[in-house]
Parts: sequence; structure tokens; C-alpha cells
Amino acid sequence: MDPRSRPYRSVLYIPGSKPRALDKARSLPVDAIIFDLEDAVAAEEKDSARATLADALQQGGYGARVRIVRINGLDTAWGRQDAEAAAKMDCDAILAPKVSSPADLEALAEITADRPLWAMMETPRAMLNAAAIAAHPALQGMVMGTNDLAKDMQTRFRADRLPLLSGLGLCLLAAKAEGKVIVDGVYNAFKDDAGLEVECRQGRDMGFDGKTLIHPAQVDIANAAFAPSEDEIDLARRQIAAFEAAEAAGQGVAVVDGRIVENLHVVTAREILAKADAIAGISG
Ligand SMILES: CC(C)(COP(=O)(O)OP(=O)(O)OC[C@H]1O[C@@H](n2cnc3c(N)ncnc32)[C@H](O)[C@@H]1OP(=O)(O)O)[C@@H](O)C(=O)NCCC(=O)NCCSC(=O)C[C@H](O)C(=O)O
Ligand SMILES: [Mg+2]
Repeated sequence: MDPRSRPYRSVLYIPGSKPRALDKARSLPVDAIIFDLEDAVAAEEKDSARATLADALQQGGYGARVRIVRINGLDTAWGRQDAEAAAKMDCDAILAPKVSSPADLEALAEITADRPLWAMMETPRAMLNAAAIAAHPALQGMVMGTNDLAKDMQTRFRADRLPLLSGLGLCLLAAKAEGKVIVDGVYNAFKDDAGLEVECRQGRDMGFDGKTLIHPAQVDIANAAFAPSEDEIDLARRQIAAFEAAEAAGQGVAVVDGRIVENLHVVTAREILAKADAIAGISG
């Protein structure tokens, strides 16, 4: 299946070291899960987390949720063992942290062979190399790592994310140019629903496929923000009908709600309906 035809509205990080959270995720309405061996796992738990995670994935029960395993970097004490173990796990993709160039993906692919790869985009160099990273043939998707990016850029937190926008934009352009999935970074204040909603809306407006999350309480907000709204679905249907009627009458342009509708708008309208169908398919 084309990875871009699946919804990625909500992508929840779960520490690979926490059996209770690993179990809870089996019943959460998330589109994808990042099973984390990196930052969410303490150094002394790295080895046991690898085994705990392999067991949980082998037990299964994650349904249609896309299962992505985030390993430690190959430049750490745990990276190589993580990569070898992840290549054997029952998962859909392996996520490499702090990717800065296609060479990082190449080094991982030598260990993980034909497993699909995702890249954490979270260093200033990754922003500058985004196009080359997105073009790597093994790469399926990008995840913005806005915490690490903010750290490396020495930015201050701003609700409008102004300091991060150039990096977010570069990665979006790169992913879209290569037809790869791209999901936005996390919102750390997991009890601040209003702030999360604002950031989800910004991410959706910018073109992200969804948002990475750290807590189950964030899931419904992301699912709603990244799904087509009833109004968008209704407009898409009316645009398609109006354009087909215009075409049948020998015209190349229709007008709906006072705005022109051309072939390119119909492409967008069909994508909206396809996404709504895909969401209904996994929710129903
Ligand atoms: C943030 C947390 C530490 C909060 O944990 P906790 O205090 O246990 O929360 P609750 O008591 O409210 O939990 C209620 C129940 O929900 C389960 N739970 C909590 N978090 C998750 C989760 N992420 N996935 C699944 N289930 C979860 C608890 O087990 C409770 O269940 P139950 O007892 O059965 O009711 C915690 O949420 C947490 O650890 N979150 C993940 C943090 C994480 O993954 N961080 C790393 C990723 S972020 C990052 O690195 C981004 C990037 O690299 C960058 O640079 O930006
Ligand atoms: Mg990070």
C-alpha cells in the first residue's frame, strides 16, 4: 500500500520500557505509534526496553496502527544493537534519530536491509540537507523533532513557533517534492488542550500529515485537526459535481460559492474525499 494513502493524523510516542503504556496503545484511536528506544528510555533501561518492545510487538494487537520503532543513533552505545533488533521486530518501519544527511540513512540501511526507514528531522544540518534526505530511496516519512531543533538553534518557546518556521518549511517542501509522509513535532505541555489545538491547526494549515504526540489525552485533538472537516467534505463534493457539470457543458472552469474551480482544485477535492474515506475505513 502507498504509505501516503494512510492517515497519519495522530502519531503517539510510547516509551519502549513501559509495558503498561505499550498495552494501553492497543486500544487508543491513533493512526500510528512510535515505539521509542531513544529519548523516552533511561540509559539503564536501554537493553531491557529493547526486549520488552520486541515482546510487545510479537504479541501484536496493534491493529491497523502503523508501527514505527525509533532506535538510538548509530553513534551511541546502543544504536547498532537497536538497529539489528528492530530489523527483526514485527514493525512497519524504523525511525532514525538526528539524521543529518543521506549518509546516516545509508549506514542504517546497511544493517536493516530492505526495511522502510523514517528520519527524525531535528538538527540544523538536517534542515539544510532536507531535500537530499527526502530523496533517499528507503525513506518513507519524516518526523519533525522540534525539541532538539529548538535546543540546537538556541531558540525561545513561542506559541507561533516563529523561530522554527524556516526549518519546518524546508522539511515540508522536501517531503512534498518526494511524495513522502511528514508529521509535525510534539507539543510538550500535554495538559494544555487549547495550546495543542492551536499548534495542530498551524501544522495542518502548513501541510503536515499529522502530529506526533506524547500522551493519550492529546489524541482526539490531533485526530480532529488533521481530518477533513464536514464543511471541507461538503465543499469537495460540490466542487467535483460542479466541475463535472461544467466539463459536460464544454467548459473548463466552474464556480462554487463565488470561487473558481479548475481541474487542480478537483484534484485537491478528490484527495480530501480519499482521506475522509481512509479515516472512515480505519475507524469503522
Ligand atoms: C509524559 C508522561 C511521562 C506522563 O506519564 P504519566 O504521568 O504516567 O501520565 P498519566 O498518569 O496521565 O497516564 C495515564 C495513562 O496513560 C498511559 N500513558 C501515558 N503516556 C502514554 C503514552 N505516551 N502512550 C501510551 N500510554 C500512555 C499511562 O500508562 C496511564 O495508563 P493507565 O495507568 O493504564 O491508565 C508520559 O505520557 C510519557 O512518558 N510520554 C511519552 C514521552 C516520550 O515518549 N518522550 C519522547 C518522545 S518526544 C521526543 O523525543 C520528540 C523529538 O525527538 C524532539 O526532539 O522533539
Ligand atoms: Mg529529539
